[in-house]
Amino acid sequence: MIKSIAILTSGGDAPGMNPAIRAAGKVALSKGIDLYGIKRGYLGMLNDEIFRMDGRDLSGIIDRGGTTLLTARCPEFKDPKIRAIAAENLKKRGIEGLVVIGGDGSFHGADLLFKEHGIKVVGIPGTIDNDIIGTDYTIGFDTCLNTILDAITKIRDTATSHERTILVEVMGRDAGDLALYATLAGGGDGLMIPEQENPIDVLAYQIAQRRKNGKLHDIVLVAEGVGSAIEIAEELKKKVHTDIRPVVLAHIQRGGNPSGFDRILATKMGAKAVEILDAGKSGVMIGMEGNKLVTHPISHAWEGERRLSQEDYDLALTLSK
Ligand SMILES: Nc1ncnc2c1ncn2[C@@H]1O[C@H](COP(=O)(O)OP(=O)(O)O)[C@@H](O)[C@H]1O
Ligand SMILES: O=P(O)(O)OC[C@H]1O[C@](O)(COP(=O)(O)O)[C@@H](O)[C@@H]1O
Ligand SMILES: [Mg+2]
Repeated sequence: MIKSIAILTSGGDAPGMNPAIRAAGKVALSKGIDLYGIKRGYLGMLNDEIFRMDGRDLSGIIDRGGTTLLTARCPEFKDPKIRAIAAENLKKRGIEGLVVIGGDGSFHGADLLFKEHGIKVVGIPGTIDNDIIGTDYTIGFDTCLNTILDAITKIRDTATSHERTILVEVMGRDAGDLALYATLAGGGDGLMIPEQENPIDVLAYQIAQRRKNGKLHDIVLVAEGVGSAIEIAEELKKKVHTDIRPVVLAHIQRGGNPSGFDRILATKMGAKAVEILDAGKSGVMIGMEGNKLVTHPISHAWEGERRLSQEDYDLALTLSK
């Protein structure tokens, strides 16, 4: 049995981080494990912003977006000397286990803490990007997708009224998941994702064909990994004669109350993380694959091969005509 654990959130915040903190924390307290919170991710670990948590820190947060533990990016954490200082801040309090809720970058940091300093780490995938290998979904992706869909519904009203082409840029770093699934679920009329070639002439042709078929507006999803919708709009203006507007959804996509799906995912993963540590295991990430909780070595998150479904992409293109 593990005596003492800490929880941190790191990298971009994602809706659902709070229910993950809550579930991990409550399970730890129910097992009599000493519970600590670390503020601002690895930055707070380095600056010794570590505090004892109790039930009051965990109540009233299940439906709140963002992260009550605060988050940060801490580039210095790539330096082994900095990691040694941070690890010492855990050790001096007798903290043996660490639950890291974050994305692929945060998992790199966790892997190094485990290998270099023997900290027992478990990674919970929390990022809107859905860019982690070893889980079908990351916490925050579903809520973010729904936020994008709300935006598309509003954008469509004005796009149809003015008979315009609107390029909607969505987040995702190097992953096209948000753009692809927003196209499928939002009835997008065009799609650009980094996993595919995106010749502007093909988009121009598609728009021209749509006009021939009597479609008088277009909503095109552009994943940020492809480039700026503002710049793409300028290029497109040289090729088609429709009235074009770029919309960058930006950080609005990261906010909002977590969806039911994200809360369940976060709750199951949070609880599982503490079960794993309590069973003496570590150096793993949790995933949900085929509706089952799974664990992988933490480096699986970036070492495996990650592919978007070609079938889903083809379907999105077929339906966008
Ligand atoms: N290669 C690495 N080695 C050590 N720590 C890292 C590494 N990559 C990222 N991190 C830590 O994880 C933090 C979050 O990473 P980032 O990529 O910004 O977000 P995310 O975890 O959501 O993918 C970084 O600010 C840094 O502190
Ligand atoms: O909020 P910032 O620092 O501008 O970062 C924006 C980036 O963070 C994200 O929202 C989330 O990425 P991470 O989960 O990797 O931190 C990306 O989609 C986006 O590219
Ligand atoms: Mg990331």
